[in-house]
Amino acid sequence: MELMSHSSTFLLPKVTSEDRTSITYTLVILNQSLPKFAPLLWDHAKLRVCADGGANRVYDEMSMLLPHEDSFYVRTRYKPDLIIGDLDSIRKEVLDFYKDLGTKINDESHDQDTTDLHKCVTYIRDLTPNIDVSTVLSTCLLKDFFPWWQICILVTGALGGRFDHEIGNINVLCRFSDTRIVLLSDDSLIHLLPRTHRHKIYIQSSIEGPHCGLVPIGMPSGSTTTTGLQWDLNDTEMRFGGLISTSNIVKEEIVTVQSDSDLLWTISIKKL
Ligand SMILES: Nc1ncnc2c1ncn2[C@@H]1O[C@H](COP(=O)(O)OP(=O)(O)OP(=O)(O)O)[C@@H](O)[C@H]1O
Ligand SMILES: Cc1ncc(C[n+]2csc(CCO)c2C)c(N)n1
Repeated sequence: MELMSHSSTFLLPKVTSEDRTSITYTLVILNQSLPKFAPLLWDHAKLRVCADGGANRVYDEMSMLLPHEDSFYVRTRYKPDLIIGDLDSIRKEVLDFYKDLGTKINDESHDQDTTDLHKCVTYIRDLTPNIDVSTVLSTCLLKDFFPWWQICILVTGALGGRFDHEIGNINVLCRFSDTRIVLLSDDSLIHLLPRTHRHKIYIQSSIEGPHCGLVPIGMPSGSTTTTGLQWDLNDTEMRFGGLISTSNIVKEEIVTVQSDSDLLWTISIKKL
């Protein structure tokens, strides 16, 4: 079984330029307060997408996160590449402002069966050329340490709000389980650990942990085995209504996970 590596290096305030080249992601901004690290994520993203009302948040809140910079300059500098959604939450002045600056607008109001985040992920996946994953991996000697060449989508404002939206956001992880998607809030991050791989999670202890959780999603897990946690699982069964691993604690720099079902991995983000 192939190994999949995970690391939250995108949240590190200072990383070397060499590290940066290995971090390639698209940023999606949802319609909730911007996290304090939004400018950092924005600056290093390859593509910046707002889901409908997420554009209001960039327009209204980015300058508050950059109090030493001129607010009009911040507004024009932090211009989304793309706004996607049913456009029922973005304000007209915000839509017109970004349209005039050249932002591409995708009105998908005809689709009332998928969420704005779902629409964003579909669009981003369709943009990305279909790279032959196995060829790239087999020619990459450092594949264990440079996993971020793969397409990765970081999503801000995904957690800690309306519960139907939160569950809808988690459902997007399951719907697109072959795409690396990380849901973020100021307090925690969540991503999927697909059952098709064994997983090595490099803990960035300066910015994340120690609280963490492993939760089966969609179906029970007959067997999960971990290392690096205070309460490791050893061929353990997990199911909703039975045991799930919440309030666990990271104990080592590397956590490994192997399971017969897709699991959600969640870890706390430290208040700096
Ligand atoms: N309170 C929230 N908690 C978590 N995610 C949210 C929340 N509000 C919005 N989102 C996310 O941001 C996206 C865009 O938000 P927006 O408010 O524009 O959506 P919407 O489809 O108009 O919502 P509504 O269900 O209120 O009509 C949503 O699809 C959802 O993924
Ligand atoms: C069974 C069912 N439940 C809810 C909705 C409503 N809905 C789901 S996603 C979406 C778009 C939000 O921007 C809306 C309105 C539906 N269509 N089907």
